[in-house]
Amino acid sequence: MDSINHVWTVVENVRVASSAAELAIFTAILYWFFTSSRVADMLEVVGERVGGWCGRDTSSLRHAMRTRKRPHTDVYAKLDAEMTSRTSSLYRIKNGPVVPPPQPATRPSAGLACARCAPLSRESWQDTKVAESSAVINILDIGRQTFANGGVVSRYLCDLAQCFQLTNFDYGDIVPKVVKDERFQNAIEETIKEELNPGKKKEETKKESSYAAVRKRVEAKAMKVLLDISSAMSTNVLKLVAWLCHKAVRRVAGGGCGTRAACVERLRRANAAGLPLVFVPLHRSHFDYILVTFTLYLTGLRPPLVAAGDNMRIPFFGWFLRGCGAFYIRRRVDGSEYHEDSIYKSALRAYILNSLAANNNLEFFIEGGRTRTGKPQAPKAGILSVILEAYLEGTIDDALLVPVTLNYDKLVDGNFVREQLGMPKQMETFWSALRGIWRTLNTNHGGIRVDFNQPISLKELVTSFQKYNHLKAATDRPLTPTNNNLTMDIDRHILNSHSSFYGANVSADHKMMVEAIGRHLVYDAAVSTPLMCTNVVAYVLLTEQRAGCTLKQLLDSFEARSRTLVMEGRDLGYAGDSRTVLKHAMDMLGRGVVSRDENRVRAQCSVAAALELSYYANSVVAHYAAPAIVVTALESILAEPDADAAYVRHNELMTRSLELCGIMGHEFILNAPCHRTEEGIQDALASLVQSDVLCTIQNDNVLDEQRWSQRFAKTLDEDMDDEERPDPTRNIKYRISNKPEALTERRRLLRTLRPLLEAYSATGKCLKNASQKEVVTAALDKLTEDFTQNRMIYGEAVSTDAIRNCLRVLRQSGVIDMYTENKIRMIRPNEPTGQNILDQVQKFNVQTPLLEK
Ligand SMILES: O=P(O)(O)OC[C@H](O)CO
Repeated sequence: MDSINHVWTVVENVRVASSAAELAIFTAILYWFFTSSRVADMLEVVGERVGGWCGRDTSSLRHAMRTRKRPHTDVYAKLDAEMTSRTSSLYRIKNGPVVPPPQPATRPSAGLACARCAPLSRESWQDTKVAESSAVINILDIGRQTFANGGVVSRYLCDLAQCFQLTNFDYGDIVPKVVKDERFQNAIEETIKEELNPGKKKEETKKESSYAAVRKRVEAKAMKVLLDISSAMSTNVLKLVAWLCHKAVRRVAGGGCGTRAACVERLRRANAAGLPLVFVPLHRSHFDYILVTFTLYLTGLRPPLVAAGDNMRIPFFGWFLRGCGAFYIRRRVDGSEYHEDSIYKSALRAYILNSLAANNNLEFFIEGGRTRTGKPQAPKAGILSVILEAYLEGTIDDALLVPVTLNYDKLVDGNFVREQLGMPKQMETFWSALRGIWRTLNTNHGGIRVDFNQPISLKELVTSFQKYNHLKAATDRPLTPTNNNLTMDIDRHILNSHSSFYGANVSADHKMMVEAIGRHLVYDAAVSTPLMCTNVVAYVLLTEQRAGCTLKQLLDSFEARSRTLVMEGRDLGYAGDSRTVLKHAMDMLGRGVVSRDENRVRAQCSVAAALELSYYANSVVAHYAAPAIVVTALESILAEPDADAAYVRHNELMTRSLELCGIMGHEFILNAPCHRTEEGIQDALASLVQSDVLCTIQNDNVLDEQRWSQRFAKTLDEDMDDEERPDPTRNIKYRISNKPEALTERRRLLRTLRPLLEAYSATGKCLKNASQKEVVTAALDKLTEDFTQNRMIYGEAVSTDAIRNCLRVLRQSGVIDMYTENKIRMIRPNEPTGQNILDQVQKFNVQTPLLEK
């Protein structure tokens, strides 16, 4: 223990020294960022006022100098206009009334917990006396409103005053507790034994193999690992960050940073219950780290410790994030050298558990990294598994899981086009971060939304999942009333998922539980994500108006789509005059992505533009995935040689749609794990009937038969096997509408899914005995060539993500094998046996007259 304390003291000294150095750099950068333009603006305003009081002309000296010295080129005119508008906005900010963000007339209830798995949580944390407010508050205005009637100083320095007043939370040091943790100590002991084991001699053990020397070295390594992980959260840093964020976010987000007031109220009440809150955001941007913390802190809630990837541990910014609560986890755990590092695993586990036990809130990004496509991604199991284990072992009584959603009018991190085109990710460095921040601070990114779903009790989720024993529910039976209970069809997704935290002794049930909870959280967050104007405009441009249209047509489509999305229960991150919102959206997307000439608007015809646009559109694509699957299935049925063009049978459409759901299994989370895929598809069918794409045939014979079947089913012995029961839906048919509106709707939904089918189809044609990288490159090349030769019109199909997802599906269905050779992921196609999934992809990617328009 002495040696640990000695190492601890040395490391602590080094840490203090490096923190001091980083603080000095940090102060210098602060000065650089915030003095020049801000102070200049302030002087400008003061100058204008003094000038006004003295009866001088109100035009500023700076402006006069500029006018005299420079010719009136467009660029300077634009700069001057910007300066004027910024100055006047400064006036408005100081003098004008606080204008709340526009509120749409109705909003859906904010991110409620699942009625099936968490009915008690759904009832909880609400204020039953007051109707839930649908207001969105701009967190940047909280200080202004608080100090609106304060003294002169607090009114003019309201940000500073507010940050100064923020609550001081106590964040005790977790490290000493982790050092004493039994599992951590055991991992150290085991590593020492391994190092002393003569059968496993390494270079180091040859040099010094006495027990004391090995112990000292292993303990030093363990302390380094632990300190690398640990956060240095401090309320002083948090207050500084809160102040900085006011300045930075106001500059970056012209549309403000909104959050739903009702969600914050719910969180406050849940927080009062004394259980740890575990925030689970979907990850879009590096900015997410700060925004969630900032929103919580400004609204009076305890900011959480945040699991950050160790790629973010870069000079200065790493320290900055640590001060805001980041603790660092290693990336690429599976298959890497980290996989076997028992000291790291035990240190991280003990760190998380002790943090929860110390009543800290926690935050982790359940998808791991940021989404590259704009769609929600499959959950990662690691940290969730640790939390579940903490509950199952009794370390914590319960935890409240809070799905968090973030959305931006314009993504702060630029775009992911390079990576989608197969280029490697550019790693984060000090300079790249500095460049990124500089670029971000000088760009208007429009509005930002940060929203918190209803807290869900982990205990309730676990109890529900155990009670219904639905983990092993059959997934291949048709949906009937008797098995339409709390059943899950996640089996096929599970067990392929691994985490370094799953030891050999972790049961399949535990893995499935983690996977189910993870998928539920991602699904919940995804469906409650507010859609921004750029999401909707991008979707319209890639589907309904893919061929281009006039501004008026785009406006009509945008308004209609917005209305429909609201009716379908989605929250919109915009409101007000549609014309203004559309213009704003097009400005945010930029002319590099949307071309506007002579009143005609269309998506730019390039792969890069289509990929960037599809990133924004994909939030809406995920919303329409189920009806798009049904319509694509319908088209594939209609394309068959002897197809009936006027009618389609319910069962045939269901079966074909479910086939396609299987193929798209890695693209979308179509339903919560407590619902069967069939239910989602039936709902999608119902929505197509409602929008008159399909009409249920009102045939009395069929209806009679349906009623009879239902009566018959009710009277059957309960023990009767589901398969023996007559399927009440077997005679249901739909008439396929040929009205122009119905055809337009079908075309839109077909275009929603078609780029993915093109990518899958090309991938299937490029399979060969080669490394995964070579296969991906070959597929990208083929897609690019098809696009440039006009054989395929979807630039967004040229996507590494889609190709990789296709390879995953092919591996699961046995079309290819994947193995690792010399640390390289290899692919080996298997001999085709009968009809396989690739034939199915071709069947769905069929040419249809609808798409030729
Ligand atoms: O999206 P990635 O993979 O660059 O990861 C970003 C995360 O913020 C790392 O914690």
